[in-house]
Amino acid sequence: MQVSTFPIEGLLEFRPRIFGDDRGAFFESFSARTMEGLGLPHLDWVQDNQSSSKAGTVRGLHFQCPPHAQAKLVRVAQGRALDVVVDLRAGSPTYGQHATVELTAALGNVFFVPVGFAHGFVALEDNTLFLYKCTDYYAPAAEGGLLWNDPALGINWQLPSEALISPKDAILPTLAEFDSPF
Ligand SMILES: Cc1cn([C@H]2C[C@H](O)[C@@H](COP(=O)(O)OP(=O)(O)O[C@H]3O[C@@H](C)C(=O)[C@@H](O)[C@H]3O)O2)c(=O)[nH]c1=O
Repeated sequence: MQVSTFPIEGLLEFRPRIFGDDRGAFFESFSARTMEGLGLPHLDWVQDNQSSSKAGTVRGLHFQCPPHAQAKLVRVAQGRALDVVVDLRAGSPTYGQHATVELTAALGNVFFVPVGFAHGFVALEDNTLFLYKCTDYYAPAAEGGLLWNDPALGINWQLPSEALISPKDAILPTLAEFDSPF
């Protein structure tokens, strides 16, 4: 297991050790013991989600407001995605800054996103299967978001084709229009 940190505090990327043999391959995609061994608190992962996306699909940038805020542990089981997070923690020295990680099925890498970030991704291939764990249940009334292509965020989405985005995501507020709930 390789662990990488980021200039934005609290983000972690895990690269598992993959055991290949004649049958195929095996890796641990989640271990509370490993995460807690790195100093993270014990977290209650209560919901697992899965989405499949065509190449160019952008989902995000999403969060749930307190008291339903969610930490997320995200990965890709088929295909590739560029994962994007924006720091929305009030008072954070990196407020408004973003980080990206390419998640691939081949690497099996996992990205830990704490509470206080907006989260999104773009599918870089057709049939990208995106899996993630969350620390709170879906609470539609608590949903919030940020406009994915707000120029103030300066995100290079590395779009493989024209962006495919939901009507809901196309009208999210920009950072300037936004008051952080965190
Ligand atoms: C997120 C979610 C959606 N749904 C339903 C609501 C809706 O009818 C349908 C599709 O929802 P959405 O369009 O919000 O799905 P999507 O755009 O994939 O939303 C997700 O995006 C990524 C980037 C995240 O970080 C997630 O937290 C989540 O917000 O699924 C649930 O039942 N449970 C859930 O937890």
